[in-house]
Amino acid sequence: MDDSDWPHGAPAHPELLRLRDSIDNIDAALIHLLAERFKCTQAVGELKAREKLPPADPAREKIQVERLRKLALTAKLDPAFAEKFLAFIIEEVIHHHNRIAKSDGQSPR
Ligand SMILES: O=C(O)C(=O)C[C@]1(C(=O)O)C=C[C@@H](O)C=C1
Repeated sequence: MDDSDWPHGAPAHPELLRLRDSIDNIDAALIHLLAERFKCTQAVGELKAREKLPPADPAREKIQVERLRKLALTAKLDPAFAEKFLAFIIEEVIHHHNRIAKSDGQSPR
């Protein structure tokens, strides 16, 4: 069986629909949480640009990784995944910090 067996999607199983409702709510929460996090890091980027501080702080990142790996273990989440997820977000934040530092240190909006 492959995707061509269900060109309009697989028939809806009630349990699958219920679980997908929760997945959609969780995905929405993640988006809102990420948006709030990026609002904070935007302000951090502006502060760092103003104060001529370096965009990345590897010592702070090390503390964050250790903390999140412990939290992941407690939550029965793969700590390697938690670390990769944090690294993915921080990479984007540093990209934003660099962009702010190259501008006048204010929000691009
Ligand atoms: O805390 C900082 O200094 C930040 O710039 C924020 C942040 C983060 O996204 O958590 C991003 C880059 C740094 O390397 C460390 C942490």
